[in-house]
Amino acid sequence: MPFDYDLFVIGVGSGGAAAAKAAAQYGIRVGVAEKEALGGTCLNRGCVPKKFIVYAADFALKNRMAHDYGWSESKRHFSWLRFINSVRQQIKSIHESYQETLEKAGIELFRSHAKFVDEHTVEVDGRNITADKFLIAVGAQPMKPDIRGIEYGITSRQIFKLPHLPKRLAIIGGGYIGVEFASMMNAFGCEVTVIDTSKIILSGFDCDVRRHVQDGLSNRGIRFIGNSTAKAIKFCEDNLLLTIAGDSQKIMTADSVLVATGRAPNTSNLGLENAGVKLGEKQEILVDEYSRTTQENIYAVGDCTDRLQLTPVAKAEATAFVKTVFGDQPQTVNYEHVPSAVFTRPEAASIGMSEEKAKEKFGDSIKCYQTKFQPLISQLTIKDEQALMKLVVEGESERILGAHMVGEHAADIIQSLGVAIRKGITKQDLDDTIAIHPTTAEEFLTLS
Ligand SMILES: Cc1cc2nc3c(=O)[nH]c(=O)nc-3n(C[C@H](O)[C@H](O)[C@H](O)COP(=O)(O)OP(=O)(O)OC[C@H]3O[C@@H](n4cnc5c(N)ncnc54)[C@H](O)[C@@H]3O)c2cc1C
Ligand SMILES: NC(=O)c1ccc[n+]([C@@H]2O[C@H](COP(=O)([O-])OP(=O)(O)OC[C@H]3O[C@@H](n4cnc5c(N)ncnc54)[C@H](O)[C@@H]3O)[C@@H](O)[C@H]2O)c1
Repeated sequence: MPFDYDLFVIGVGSGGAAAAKAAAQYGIRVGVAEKEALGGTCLNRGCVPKKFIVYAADFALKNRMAHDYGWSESKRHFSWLRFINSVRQQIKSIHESYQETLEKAGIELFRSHAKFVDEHTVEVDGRNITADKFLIAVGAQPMKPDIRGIEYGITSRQIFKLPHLPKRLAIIGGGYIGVEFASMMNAFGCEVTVIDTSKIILSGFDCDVRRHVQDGLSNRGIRFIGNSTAKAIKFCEDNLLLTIAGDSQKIMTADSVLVATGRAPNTSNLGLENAGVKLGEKQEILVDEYSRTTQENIYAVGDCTDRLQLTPVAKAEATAFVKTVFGDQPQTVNYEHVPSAVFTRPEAASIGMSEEKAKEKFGDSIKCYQTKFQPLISQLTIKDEQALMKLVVEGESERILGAHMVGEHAADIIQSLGVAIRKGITKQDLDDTIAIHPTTAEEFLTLS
């Protein structure tokens, strides 16, 4: 019996949407299922609304500097509700464009939960749909640690829907989400405390970047409690009381607690056992380098495979999957040079190896070049705001293994530099490049 579709995609987030659109261009029949809003985490409760909040918070920070730049004092009031409603409106209009794109591409959309019945069938809205091939792109969801009273904590899903800003915010977890929200909420005037089981925030990043971001955020008034966690959360007379355990042992009070301790693959209630798709220890879908699961006609991309939980990575995996399976051009994703940024103030961004990773791999043949300086913008105003730039190079050729930055425009600078580093440039290539002056980026060309 012929299948209803050549490809059926479960989840219309970053990975699923990219795959469905690319596959439809091969003239095949594509169906998709999405149980929540189109666009997934990134558009609805991740990168996009987060970046709008970063911009909103930047007004507060720039406003504080404005006086030193000759502007008269002005009292401005920030309305969180008015702002977040505008964000919602903008996202709604993007939903419409998603829907139009799917329609134009001839992709059929089912607005419901999909669950495998067998390896060629899913049940969607009480109906069995068959397909030759499936792509699972169901993403991940916030993990909450097993802490007494954890139900009082909100996650990144709820923070975008807060009716008002908390006066005192405690954040459990100093990874990407924890520190980004710490930075934004602090700019809005919230008292923020970050509690992390590591001594320094942002594990996985270069050690100098981690320290520099933590110092920068501390200078802005954010408190960090390292080597510690919350053991219990209790609601008492309109306050939340957190019992802190670890290096620091105390009880602290907050109005809201954001839990940002990682995201777990969204793989329960998918009927994967009916389809022969196996999971790993973290409930991630096991895939090979072509994103094929343990069932040969079923593939998986994005956060549900827990390789690198970033939007451009989910999209790259989706594109590689389509080229491999429908374009007859087998393609894998290179995870070595994936740039990433933490949109704190100061902003951090990295590509390639940290000093620690490079030492592990190349030992004493690596060398680091680093500078800390006061950027021009803060010379008239915040005197202690320093930018950091660091290159990790290897061997006599001084091939660049990694580039790291903390400071204004770090994400954009590292993004551009990343192209060259992926192509294998050396430190000398940077030295030989004529700079644009005056910029922050030019400092990467004169490191010694
Ligand atoms: C607060 C926050 C900020 C972030 N900021 C950034 C950033 O700045 N840059 C960056 O690169 N990444 C960022 N990320 C990570 C990024 O959002 C994810 O890596 C990306 O969205 C993963 O895409 P995906 O397609 O794997 O999953 P998702 O985008 O999560 O999409 C999965 C979709 O599948 C749907 N689904 C799940 N199960 C089913 C089912 N059974 N049937 C039908 N539909 C189903 C879900 O409803 C969802 O829409 C952020 C994440 C968060 C939480
Ligand atoms: N700018 C971006 O690209 C961006 C932004 C947000 C999220 N993301 C993606 O989403 C993923 C999830 O983000 P996240 O911040 O939730 O996870 P994360 O893995 O980045 O950080 C989790 C942090 O929580 C800490 N932690 C874990 N258990 C704890 C506990 N019980 N008590 C105290 N601390 C604890 C860890 O030490 C770690 O520092 C990221 O890894 C990233 O891939 C990316």
